[in-house]
Formats: sequence, C-alpha cells, structure tokens
Amino acid sequence: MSGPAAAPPDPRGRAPQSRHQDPAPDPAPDPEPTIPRPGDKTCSSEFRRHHHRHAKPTRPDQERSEAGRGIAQAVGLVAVNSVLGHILAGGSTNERLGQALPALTVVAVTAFLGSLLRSASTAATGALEPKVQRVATEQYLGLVHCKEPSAIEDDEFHRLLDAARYGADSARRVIRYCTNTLNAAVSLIAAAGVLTVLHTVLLPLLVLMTLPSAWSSLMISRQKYISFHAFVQHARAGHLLGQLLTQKEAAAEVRVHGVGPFLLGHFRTMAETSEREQTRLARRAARIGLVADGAGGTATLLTYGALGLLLWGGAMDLAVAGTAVLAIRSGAASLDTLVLQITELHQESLFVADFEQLCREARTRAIPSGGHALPERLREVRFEKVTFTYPGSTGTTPEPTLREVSLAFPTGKIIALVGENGSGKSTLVKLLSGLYLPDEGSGTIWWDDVDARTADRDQLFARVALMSQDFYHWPFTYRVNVGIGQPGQAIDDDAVEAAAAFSGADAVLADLPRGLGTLLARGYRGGHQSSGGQWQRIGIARAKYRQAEILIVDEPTSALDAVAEQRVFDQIRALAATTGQTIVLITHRLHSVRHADLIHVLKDGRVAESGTFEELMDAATGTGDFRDA
Ligand SMILES: Nc1ncnc2c1ncn2[C@@H]1O[C@H](COP(=O)(O)OP(=O)(O)OP(=O)(O)O)[C@@H](O)[C@H]1O
Repeated sequence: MSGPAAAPPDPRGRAPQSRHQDPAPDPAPDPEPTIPRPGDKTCSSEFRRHHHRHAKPTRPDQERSEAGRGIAQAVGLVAVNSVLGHILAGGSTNERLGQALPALTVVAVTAFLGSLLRSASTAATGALEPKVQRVATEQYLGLVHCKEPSAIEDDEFHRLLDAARYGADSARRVIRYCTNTLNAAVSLIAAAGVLTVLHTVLLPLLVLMTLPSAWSSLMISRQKYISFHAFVQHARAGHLLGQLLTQKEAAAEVRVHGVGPFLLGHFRTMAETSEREQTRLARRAARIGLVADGAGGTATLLTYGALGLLLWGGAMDLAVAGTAVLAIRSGAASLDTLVLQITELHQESLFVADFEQLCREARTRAIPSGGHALPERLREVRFEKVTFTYPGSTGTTPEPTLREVSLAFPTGKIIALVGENGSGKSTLVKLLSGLYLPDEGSGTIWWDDVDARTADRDQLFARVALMSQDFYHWPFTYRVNVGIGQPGQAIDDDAVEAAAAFSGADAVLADLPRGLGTLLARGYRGGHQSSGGQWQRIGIARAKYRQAEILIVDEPTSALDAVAEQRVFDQIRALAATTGQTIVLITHRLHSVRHADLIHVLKDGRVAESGTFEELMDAATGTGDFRDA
C-alpha cells in the first residue's frame, strides 16, 4: 500500500506476484500515452474474439510435450520392473547388474527425456500465462469503462467489480493449473497403466487412497471462496483506509488534524475482523484435514495390506511387488497432485466465473452504440417536463432530484443556471451532456426534434465539452492534459498553446520545467505539482481545445483570483460571440451572470423562474427567487 503502483491486497491470502527476475521493460508510467484514434475498438466484438483466440488454456506443443512425458514415464516404470526382475534373479552380483544394464539405460534415458519434455512444457506455459492475463485485463478494463454511469451508483455492481478484479490473475493461474493438471493426469495414466498390468486390484486401491484428500481439498477451497465473497467489500474498505494514510490529498489533514491515529485505529479494527475470519478458516481446514488424513491412512494400510496378501499367497512375485510399490507411490503422488491442481483449478474457475459475470453485466449496462443522428446545425436543446431520479436512490418511493423541468438552451447563447446548493444544477447538466437520461415515462430532452433517449450517444457526447468543478487532473504531461480534450485526434501543439493562451494557462506553461512535456503528477520522477487555480486554467484550456458545440462550465472560477475570474468570464463571452458555442454556466456569483443571455433559476429540483438578468431583477417580472439568491 505504498502508492499508486502498489498491488491490491489479495483477500485470498496469496502474496502479490513478484516482479520478474529477468531484465524487464521499464515499468514507469507512460506520461504521454498514445491517444486512441477514432475507430479504435475497446468495447467491440473484435476485442472479445481476440480474447477467445488467446484464451485456450493449453497449446498443441505443450500437449505434445505432456503426452511424450507420460509415455517416457510409463516406459521408465516398465524398465524399472525389468531392472528389479534382473536384480532379484539368481546369479552373481556382477552378472545380475550386467543383465540389468540395458533396462537401467532405458530408465536413465526416459528420465532425461521426461526432464526435457517437462522443460518444454514449462516454457510454453510461461509464454501463454502473461498473454492470457493481458487479454483478460484488457477485456475487464475495456468493458467497465463503457458502462452507463448508473452502474457506478450501484453497490451490487461494485461488489461484482471487486470480486471480478481477481479474475484476470485467476485466468493466468488457470493456465498453470491446467498444465499441472495435465502433467499429473499423464503421470497418473502412466502409473495406472503399469499397475493395471501388474494386478487388477491395485488400481481401485490407489483411487481409494486418494479420495479423502480430494474431498478435503474441495471442501477447504469452497470455504475459502465463500469467505472471499463475504469479505470482498471489507477488504476493499481496509485497503482504502491504508491508502488514505499514504495519499497526498489527505496528507495535510492526516498530520495537522491528527487524523492518522483515527484511521489507524479503524484499520486495526478491520484487520482484526479479517484475522478472525482467517483463523476460523484455518481451524476449519485443520478439522477437515484431520478427518481426511485418518481416512487416507486407513486406505493406505488397506492397499499395502492387499499387496502383502498377494505376495503371501504367491499371486505376485517380489520384483513385480517392488515395481507395484514404486508405481503406487508415483501414482499416489500424481493423484494427490491431480486432486490439488483440480481443486485449485476449481477455485480459480469460480473467480473466472465472477469475471465472466462482470463482463456479461457490463455488456448489458454498456452505453448503447448507434441511434438517431443529431441535427447537423442545432437550434436548441430543450427539456420538456423532465423528471430524474438517481439510480440506487433509497426508500420505497425514491425522491426525484429534478421534477418536471422545462427549459431551453438556445444555440450560441450564454445560459446561466443558478440556485442554492443542492437545487439540481449539476444534475441538470449531467442530463444535458447525455451522461444520464430522464426517468422512464417522464418528459423528454429534445435536440431539436431528436429525443436524447434514442439519439446516438457518441454523437451527443461529441457535442459537449465539460469543465466541471471536479474535472480530472490526469497524471500525464501538460500536453496530454489539454490535448485529451480531443482524444480521437493526434495532439496539435500549436492548438494546445492557443488554448492555453485563451485560458491563461500559458502563464502556467511558462513556469513548467519541461514545457508541454512536463509531467503533472507529483510522486513520479520529474512530476510537477500545480496549484488549484493553475489546474483550473488547464481545465479551461482543455474545454477550449475540445471545440465542442456546447461548453458546460460548472463553477469555473471558484479557485481563481479576482483578475483571473474576470478574464475567464470575458473569454467565455468572447467564445459565444466568435465561435457560436453555446455556453452553459453554473455559478453562485450573481455578478458573473449579468451578461448571460438567459438565466434559469432552480429551486428544489424545479425551475423557479427564467429570464434575462434585468427581467429577473425587476420586481414586476421576476418572482424574487433570483433576487433572493
Ligand atoms: N450521484 C448522486 N446520487 C444520488 N444523489 C445525488 C447524486 N449527485 C447529487 N445527488 C443529489 O442530488 C441533489 C442535487 O445535487 P446537485 O449536485 O445537482 O446540486 P447543485 O445545485 O449542483 O448543488 P451545488 O450548488 O452544491 O453544487 C442533491 O440533493 C444531491 O444530494
């Protein structure tokens, strides 16, 4: 938990995977990631086809290696039988060794071949594992970023996200366990084949010996999985507390307000609950193990007793019995490994199933692609009796945040939204930008004559630039932080600089040690820390760079000084006048809406009044809501 690159805790108690021992590619974050081109497929069927192509758990060369290894092992066991036959036969020691020499050579050669084939199989697995993990991780990230924002509000979806987070790692491990399972199965078949040839009773006895450990492994893994699901959110909350102690955003309060001991105490309580659960699981595993060992021991006694009886009764000679002991030992070890690997495979497959469920769920909650095209030259966006309730709102009859809102955003105008805290201004622009849609059965948002519900959402997003209070500070360079406004295009440095000059972020740029290429992320080598006001200018530059038809600015000047604030409002006015952009301005500063063409006043999720500044200030035309605000 030491920073953004720290591996998440694995609630299943596995140690995080260590980094490669070999010289590895530079793991540092890429401060200038390649911005995807239009048509890049992240949520597409092509992506899924790619995944399936690479997700086969074993490769043909690997299967051939394993089959070859099994044959070598069986031949080796038969050769051991021959060696024992010669050694236990009559004659001098030299004669017996001489006769056993060819069989001994076969044993050595088969052991050598087995090693070679095992190593080929390990190399094939090693190549496949990272590929599967990458494809699965890409699929996970590709699907979850395309989901409707309503999924973000859904606790159940978050629980699924938490559980599925381990699916990509599990998919990787599935490869290893598949190989090990194949490995053990081949060894077992070799040993079982030899045992069947030696005596028919030996094989069922071998199976009997291993059944108890199979049962115990399955029981323990099932318990662990149930516990993981019960504790997945608990683990996430514990991880979050750990992060809060190390995060730079919380650093000042943690120290000055002394929040550290409070967080630590909380963390300890949560960790102790986890510890109790681990202890409970360990005790349960111990009890199950004890029962399984007792049953396994009895079965082993039975097996060797049967072997003794066969020898005693003369049904088997000593050399065959010796080979049988070796085959039983090798077969029992293989069966044990097989059971263990199948159990692990079963456990990992449950996590992969969570992962697949998440992928299915994410697909059903994906923002739909396609829809009606928006008008080329938009005249206005009009809300008609729009009611909106946040998904996941609690209560039997959840309260809508917006109620029967009717208002217009005419193209090329400056429209201000004002109202007290919580009146619904930010929610309204979330609907305007297409993030959310009106409640089913409520009114409509019209983009001229196109209903936002049936409109092509990608087109709708493309028409909007957002400059919200909490716009994202991307941990990339200055260039990317502005250029990401148009992620479908290669970044044009001249346009970045022009946007910076527009917003006043050129002054920020002038002070940066590496200009456009300065990394705006403290905590990484060469990372630079910008102030709140400086970030706000960068955010405005980003919105300007986006060149969308509708620019939504939500409290754009809260972190700016008075001069900078005046400058931003002048520029916003200039934007509307020169580029024909529609500006939707949310602000609490009434003097800054003086120049708006239209002001909508919101109160408790409803439109209280609309008009120009003069109309609203006039007692004859205004209701007083604006004047009182
Ligand atoms: N994601 C959400 N889920 C549930 N309720 C929300 C969510 N976001 C906002 N709300 C609720 O919706 C109401 C309106 O919030 P909104 O942020 O739209 O108000 P606002 O007018 O922009 O407020 P402010 O001036 O304080 O920014 C509030 O009661 C808030 O608690």
